[in-house]
Amino acid sequence: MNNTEQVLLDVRGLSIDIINEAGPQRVVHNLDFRLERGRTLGIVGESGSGKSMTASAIMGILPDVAVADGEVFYKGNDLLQVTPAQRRKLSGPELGFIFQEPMSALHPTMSIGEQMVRPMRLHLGLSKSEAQSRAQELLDLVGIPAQRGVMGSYVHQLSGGMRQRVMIAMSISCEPALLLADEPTTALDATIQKQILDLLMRLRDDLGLSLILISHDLGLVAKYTDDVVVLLDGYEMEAGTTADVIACPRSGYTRGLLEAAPRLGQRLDRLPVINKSEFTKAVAK
Ligand SMILES: Nc1ncnc2c1ncn2[C@@H]1O[C@H](COP(=O)(O)OP(=O)(O)OP(=O)(O)O)[C@@H](O)[C@H]1O
Repeated sequence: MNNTEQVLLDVRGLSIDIINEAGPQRVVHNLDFRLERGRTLGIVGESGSGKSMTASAIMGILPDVAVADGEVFYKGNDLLQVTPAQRRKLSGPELGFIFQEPMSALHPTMSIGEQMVRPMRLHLGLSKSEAQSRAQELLDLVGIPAQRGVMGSYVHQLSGGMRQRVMIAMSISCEPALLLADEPTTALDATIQKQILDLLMRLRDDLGLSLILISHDLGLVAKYTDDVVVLLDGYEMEAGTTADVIACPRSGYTRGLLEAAPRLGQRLDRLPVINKSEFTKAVAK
């Protein structure tokens, strides 16, 4: 496989503006990064650095007030240019998404089984009974055996960890090539967080997924990703293999973060204040 075939997602010059009464306000500035097949890319940054906006642009779910510019090539197609119909065909079978808060992504009045069966019937053409047994297989895969009766449950009846496992099972149900997880474990306690991330890594290896992991937790990104993009106020501070960036950060901002976070696992939004404006000025183009 040559290098071009190896690249699954190629983001070039991605900028995002929020349009408000005062005019457009740029919140993401000219990002360039790539995700290679079978690898995990971390997008790390403090709160408000543009991680979710970047994820939303890739997944085609930007809020109405936001406008994206640039190119986001996925298997040769620019995701910023696809029609809504093309996007619907991609969402599920090609692109899976795990949200920070499963409550907002899961339907409140549909059973978990019904919600899981629907996309598999639509995208994979499975019969109802085939989709039902596949749904239970997927729940088994994420550590929810049939005896728990989750297929017949509703989201409000499940714990936070169980909801996130259900989201993961749903996100992989149509066998996407790329899975984007936006702060998938932020709302969970440390033990469950580790279980969920270990599960994601196992699925990545077993199913041959490529993964984007968005987090404000530098320690988590250091531990679970192959490559990393560091964002600050919508600017790309640096990008490279995670091992290189952690061992030898080129950006003073990343160095500051690492020095300020001697214990990996510390959340970036709780770190001491670093003088950020000097770094964003340096990269502003
Ligand atoms: N719906 C919206 N309307 C207007 N501005 C928004 C909206 N969503 C995000 N923003 C702004 O865009 C910028 C980037 O936000 P974004 O949510 O992408 O950051 P983030 O790094 O994901 O932070 P967090 O971890 O807190 O979600 C911020 O300045 C934020 O205030």
